[in-house]
Amino acid sequence: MTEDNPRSVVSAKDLCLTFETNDGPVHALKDVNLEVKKGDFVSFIGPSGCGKTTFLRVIADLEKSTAGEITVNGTTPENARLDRSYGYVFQAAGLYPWRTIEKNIALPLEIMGYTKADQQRRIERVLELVDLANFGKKFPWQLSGGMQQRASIARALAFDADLLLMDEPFGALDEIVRDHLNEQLLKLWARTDKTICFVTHSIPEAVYLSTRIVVMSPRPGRVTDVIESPLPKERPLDIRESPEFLKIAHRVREGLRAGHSYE
Ligand SMILES: Nc1ncnc2c1ncn2[C@@H]1O[C@H](COP(=O)(O)OP(=O)(O)OP(=O)(O)O)[C@@H](O)[C@H]1O
Repeated sequence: MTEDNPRSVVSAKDLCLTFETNDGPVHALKDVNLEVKKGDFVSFIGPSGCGKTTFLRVIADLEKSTAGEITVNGTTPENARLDRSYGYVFQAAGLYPWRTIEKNIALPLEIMGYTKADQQRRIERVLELVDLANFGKKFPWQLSGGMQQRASIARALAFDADLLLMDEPFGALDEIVRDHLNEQLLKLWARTDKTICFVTHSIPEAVYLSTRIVVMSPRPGRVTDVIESPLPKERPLDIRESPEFLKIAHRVREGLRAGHSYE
């Protein structure tokens, strides 16, 4: 970070979300307190059902909190959504098979009313950013799973939102492809100075990518540990064998173990 006091991008205070279901209330989030600053790369890790996706969805205004406060870019999640403050990347790439990669990326831009020339300029820039410069005319099914995920990241980047919300974007990919995409994502983050909120089940992925790791635990979904990473911004893959890396991974593992029920 170059700024001395980076601005808050997500600020949650005593945030709660309870779903009322036929089986009674489900406390998906309970008393979550968290500050995400501009330029942070924050990973959310925890067992199934601890509220990781729900928290991202509250930020994105796809769910409403039931108590506490949350601001996104200094305003309500609703205003932030209307201002198109974030791009959302899902676990499945979610590309339309009947549209080329270019046309998939263009879709949100068309909806937002960008001119054809502006759309084209943006498409070229984001395809370049995710290393798919020559693949714009291909259809999704002509690309590997990793390339499709990169295309979905390009789509989320196309309208220049400062905040990227990523929900297990590489969960379905094999480990070597995932390593490669992790490396590329870090480079992209360093180049663009985006703020990233990233959900994962993988300890190495969380430690490798993040400036901060948020460990969560279920029933009720809550934050049990927030770990500031001492690792440098520049991270070759073999940093994962360094003592500093292993120390953080150990702390994450201990945190997960403490909150795990082994059901
Ligand atoms: N729309 C809903 N209605 C009722 N309960 C829900 C709803 N959405 C989520 N939940 C519940 O809220 C809790 C948190 O779910 P959430 O999907 O946020 O967990 P998660 O940590 O992302 O899990 P996973 O790692 O499996 O994706 C779970 O118990 C889930 O069943």
